[in-house]
Amino acid sequence: MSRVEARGLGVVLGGRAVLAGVDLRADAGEWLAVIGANGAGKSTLLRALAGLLPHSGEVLVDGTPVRGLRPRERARLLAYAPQTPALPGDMTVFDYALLGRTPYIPHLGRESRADREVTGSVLERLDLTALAGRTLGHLSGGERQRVVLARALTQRASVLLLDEPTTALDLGHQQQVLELLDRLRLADGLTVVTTLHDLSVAGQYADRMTLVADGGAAATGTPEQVLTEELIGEHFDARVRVVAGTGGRPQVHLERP
Ligand SMILES: Nc1ncnc2c1ncn2[C@@H]1O[C@H](COP(=O)(O)OP(=O)(O)OP(=O)(O)O)[C@@H](O)[C@H]1O
Repeated sequence: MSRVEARGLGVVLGGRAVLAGVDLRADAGEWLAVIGANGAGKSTLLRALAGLLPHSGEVLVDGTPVRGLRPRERARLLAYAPQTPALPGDMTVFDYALLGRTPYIPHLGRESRADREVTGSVLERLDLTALAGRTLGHLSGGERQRVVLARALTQRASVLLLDEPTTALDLGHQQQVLELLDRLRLADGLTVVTTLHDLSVAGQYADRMTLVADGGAAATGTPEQVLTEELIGEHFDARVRVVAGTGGRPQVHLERP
């Protein structure tokens, strides 16, 4: 169980401050959805949290700055799945997912039977067992996306940072992946931070949401507090109607102007 926090996070890309002074927190076992318009800086925020981008400010896990940790130690705490990773086309699904075990394999050592078992069970949970021997170059977009998620899950980190984990998935697989994440969160206490474009889906699964706009966290709170017609209208430049859905969670519908 781990809490992840950003304090005063700033990122400069191409000479421009994409993020400045961002504060953000996901408590242990919580699901935080990062939302915002195209180009707002959601992916940048996740990559900075994962330690993949130079940044100012601090990222802390359970109060400890991750800056001082070695990459292997950091990888055991934080697993990151990018939106559109470059994948080695000739590597098999199993071997790619097994890469998530790297932080546990001794230097110059080989993976253990336990590492292969973890990998096998993650593939099974993501409906990928039948594809284990296939090479990545021969997969559909949705299959590739589930393989990237599999690699993040085999890492067995306590914090999952997932950039748009469901964009390429059909409805059934979207639900399967989101439900699996929710079960892992509840059963194993994983902390989930994910960007999600579908605001209604984000509102159904997230405990809390952070709306990124103008380089900062423009709003943070429960889905009911963040998914309002006013905030969405202002920050997405969209006209929407928000209604209470299952369990009172907000459903966002586009309205024709
Ligand atoms: N390497 C880079 N150099 C310069 N600018 C960059 C670089 N990478 C991203 N940007 C810019 O930073 C801003 C934030 O990009 P980011 O990918 O984080 O947005 P996002 O909120 O994830 O967008 P989307 O919803 O479209 O995926 C954008 O304006 C983008 O053009």
